[in-house]
Amino acid sequence: KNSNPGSITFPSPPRLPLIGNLHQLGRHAHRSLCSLSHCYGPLMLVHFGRIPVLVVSSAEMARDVLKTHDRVFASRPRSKITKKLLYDGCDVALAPYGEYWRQMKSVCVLSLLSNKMVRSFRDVRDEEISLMMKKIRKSSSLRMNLSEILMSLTNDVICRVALGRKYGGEVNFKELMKRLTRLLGAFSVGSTVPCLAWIDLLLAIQREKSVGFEIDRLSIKAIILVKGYKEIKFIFIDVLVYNRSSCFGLQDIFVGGTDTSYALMEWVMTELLHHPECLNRLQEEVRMICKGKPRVSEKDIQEMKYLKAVIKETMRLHPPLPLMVPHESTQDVKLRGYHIPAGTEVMINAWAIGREAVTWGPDAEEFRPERHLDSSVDFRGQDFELIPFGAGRRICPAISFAVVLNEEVLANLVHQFDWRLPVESTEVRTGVVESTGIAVHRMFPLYAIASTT
Ligand code: HEM
Repeated sequence: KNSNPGSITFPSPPRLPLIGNLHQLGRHAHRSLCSLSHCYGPLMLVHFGRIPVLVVSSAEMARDVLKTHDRVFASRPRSKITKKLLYDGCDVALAPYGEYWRQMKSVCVLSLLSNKMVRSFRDVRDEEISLMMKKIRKSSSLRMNLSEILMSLTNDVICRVALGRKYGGEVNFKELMKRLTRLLGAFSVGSTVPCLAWIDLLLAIQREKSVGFEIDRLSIKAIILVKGYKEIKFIFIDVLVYNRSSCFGLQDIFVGGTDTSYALMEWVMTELLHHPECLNRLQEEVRMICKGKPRVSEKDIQEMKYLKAVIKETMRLHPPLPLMVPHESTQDVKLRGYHIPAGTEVMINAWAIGREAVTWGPDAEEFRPERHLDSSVDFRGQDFELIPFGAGRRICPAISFAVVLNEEVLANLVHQFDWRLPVESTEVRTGVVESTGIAVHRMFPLYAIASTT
């Protein structure tokens, strides 16, 4: 344990000069950090370049950070990328803890995300879901890109409630989101090493293989990062000027809202298509409750226990933001006997926590919605074993917004259609590759076949 109050001496994997542990992050940082935590424990210190980052990988430690010391860890680290891309934290999600963040979050909740506002958007959801169902009906019995359909729906709903109208051709939000979240997921590496010359250094190391390990992913990400951000910022400016609105919170709504909600829908359908027995059970429930009705109503959904269990189980295995949004300590604090100085960056691995065998049992890796039917564990920030939306002061303010939309989409999809994977699909056998970026969805689109019942 640490006797020097000025530094942190947590269990920590050995690091390299300059890049620290960056080379160990691989394509999917949440997975690599989870594996490292099996050797170094649920509270370990890694170095992203020169920046020490405390990684939390168990429900117990997450409780310490997000509940016991919630106020201390309620700030966000600043990085060059977020400074340039996201207006130096003048949004909600990346604003440092303080009065500005408090005010902005409450504006965001009152004007868009409260239960009352979520209810008031019912017509928008209904209209957009009806349009989606029409689109699916037109392609029924054919192989369709379900990812694309779900992405468009989420985009359209969010654009309509946040900007007042849909965006068609003039701004390609899909492409924008993909690139922006990829950039944000680049771990702020540009700012973790003293100057950007490190990219050249990494490329040289990669070319020459001079240090006995391979660096592929990070250097590529870093290059995308440097090239991409200007263009994306201009598109944001276009949208903002067009709407004559302030920049506050809009980035959160698009970055935080669209990609996460869409990722969740895509993972739900992926898991159900891989587990036809769960899909059948869900369909039986939905069709029994909505017998004879053309559409599923919000009231019907309240009775759908299995549907809620399916969504919970999907968020346990595939939290759309597996490493949440980084936190930062605002003052010195003692955690489990270790001294943590003010200004320490903290990452909470919600993905690893959702798969902890001590909590979830030996079948923690399996998709089994039934496990939630008799359990009171919920994702609203009280149960630290399931924190896809975070917990404490920085918890996602859009839980109702996201969950209501997801529940309605899912209920309608299985109410009106039978679903299967195309015969040529091999993904059940080979597994699904995850995308890279802050929000993790499928790397390749989900193709499925719908047939009318
Ligand atoms: C399934 C969908 C979603 C998931 C899984 C999700 C997850 C999260 C997570 C993990 C955080 C960080 C919590 C922390 O740092 O402790 C967060 C923050 C945030 N989310 Fe969400 N989110 C979702 C949808 C949305 C939507 C639809 C919006 C807006 C329309 C939104 C707006 C925000 C904002 C503004 C924050 C920052 C809160 C703060 O820093 O105080 N999220 N979300």
